[in-house]
Amino acid sequence: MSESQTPVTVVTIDGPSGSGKGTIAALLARELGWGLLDSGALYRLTALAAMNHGVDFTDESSLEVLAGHLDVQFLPSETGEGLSIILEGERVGESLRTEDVGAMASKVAALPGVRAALLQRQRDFAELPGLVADGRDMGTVVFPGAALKVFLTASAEERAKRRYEQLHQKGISASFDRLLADIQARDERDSQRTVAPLKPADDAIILDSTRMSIQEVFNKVLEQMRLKGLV
Ligand SMILES: Nc1ncnc2c1ncn2[C@@H]1O[C@H](COP(=O)(O)OP(=O)(O)OP(=O)(O)O)[C@@H](O)[C@H]1O
Ligand SMILES: Nc1ccn([C@H]2C[C@H](O)[C@@H](COP(=O)(O)O)O2)c(=O)n1
Repeated sequence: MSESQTPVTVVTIDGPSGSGKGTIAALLARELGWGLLDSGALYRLTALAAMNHGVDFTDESSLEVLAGHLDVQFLPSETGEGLSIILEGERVGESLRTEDVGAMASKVAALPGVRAALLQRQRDFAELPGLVADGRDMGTVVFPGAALKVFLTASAEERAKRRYEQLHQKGISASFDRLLADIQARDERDSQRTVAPLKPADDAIILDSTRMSIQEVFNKVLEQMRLKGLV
């Protein structure tokens, strides 16, 4: 399946779990007034739908059908912050963002049939005036012709620390060691799978944010956009 030929400028931000992709993608989309694709949400929703329908995570053909017919809507939230996600008529809350759902998403995402079923749906997000897309294979598979590709990374320890603080701020207690082990397991599964593994595109710029603030990363990406004449 080929990438859409629409003249839409796409910026991709790929990287491992907790590297800050979602944060930077959302800030950038808001700054530019562009659309936003959180591709991980589609894999997470597929995993949730599989649980709701009692589909086994090894049953690739049923998961492929489920992913291909995912009944999901992304609507502006009532507060104006972020999006409300409606899966099969029910609003999906913070449960979508848990490490457990992330781990399940990582398992279904390793199945080629599921990835193929979600490919066009992701490409359909490319609409004028532009799109910021974050995930694992945005620059390598989904939008190989993207105008700017960023691979955002950070050490596993720093990413576990960020996740720990994120949960702490929400009043959720967690074990740092468990979070670190979960992140390492997810890195391993996402980068070792045979189809669309987590890796930088050949033409991606690599940003290690271990010692960078959110603002510094954001400025760096905008600077790259300026250098390419995209803003
Ligand atoms: N450069 C940074 N410095 C400090 N904290 C950061 C930085 N970037 C992101 N964070 C924080 O780290 C946490 C994880 O960020 P975020 O959810 O954007 O990561 P992600 O790569 O999208 O993760 P996932 O793939 O699991 O969804 C958030 O609390 C975010 O505020
Ligand atoms: N383009 C993508 C996006 C996500 N996945 C898989 C792998 C992740 O572990 C899982 C959850 O993603 P997150 O919400 O944490 O970004 O979904 C993928 O394979 N490809």
